[in-house]
Amino acid sequence: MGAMLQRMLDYFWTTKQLEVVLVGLENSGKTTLLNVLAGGQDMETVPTIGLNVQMVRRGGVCLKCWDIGGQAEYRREWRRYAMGCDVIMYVVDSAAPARLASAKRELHRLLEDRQLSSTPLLVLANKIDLQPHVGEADLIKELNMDYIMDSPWLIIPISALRRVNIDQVLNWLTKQSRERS
Ligand SMILES: Nc1nc2c(ncn2[C@@H]2O[C@H](COP(=O)(O)OP(=O)(O)OP(=O)(O)O)[C@@H](O)[C@H]2O)c(=O)[nH]1
Ligand SMILES: [Mg+2]
Repeated sequence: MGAMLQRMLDYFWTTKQLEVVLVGLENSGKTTLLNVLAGGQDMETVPTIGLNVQMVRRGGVCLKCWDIGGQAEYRREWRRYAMGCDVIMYVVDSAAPARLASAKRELHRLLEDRQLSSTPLLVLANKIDLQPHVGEADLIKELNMDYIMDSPWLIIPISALRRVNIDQVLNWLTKQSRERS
């Protein structure tokens, strides 16, 4: 068998799929981020109705991403999808400080579920290309992150639209994927 083919087979057999749920308030940038992670071209998004699922294979990780609508009527569904996932990505619009109280409430409501309280959590402080935006230290306070005791969490400031710090997001996902396999 050709070495190339062997490598491809090894890759498919050994790469575990990581299931990722993308949640956060509407307009925070979840679908935009997913398009960027998937290596897509710039595209305009529309508010997600229900959900959107996409497979992403990049840099040695294979992700199955569940992108759930953030409008109020979909939020009660977050938990159901998060339950089956290996990691939670919580997207926040860091340029909309007036929405942070709701973002905090919904995040903590989600994590109340004991089954989710140890799932690794990546908070993405999106839209840092806009000024002003809330910095990381203030976000930790505004979202009450210090109250999250069980889940390992991390905040990464990003701009999905301008593709800032997306490599850090992929690195974190790759690390989670290795720890699970
Ligand atoms: N300036 C700026 N705008 C962004 C960024 N990311 C997303 N947006 C814009 O924010 C708006 C909402 O983005 P979406 O990705 O549709 O938001 P969503 O979280 O999927 O929203 P729902 O599907 O309704 O939950 C769009 O107009 C995006 O172009 C960013 O990093 N910077
Ligand atoms: Mg969306």
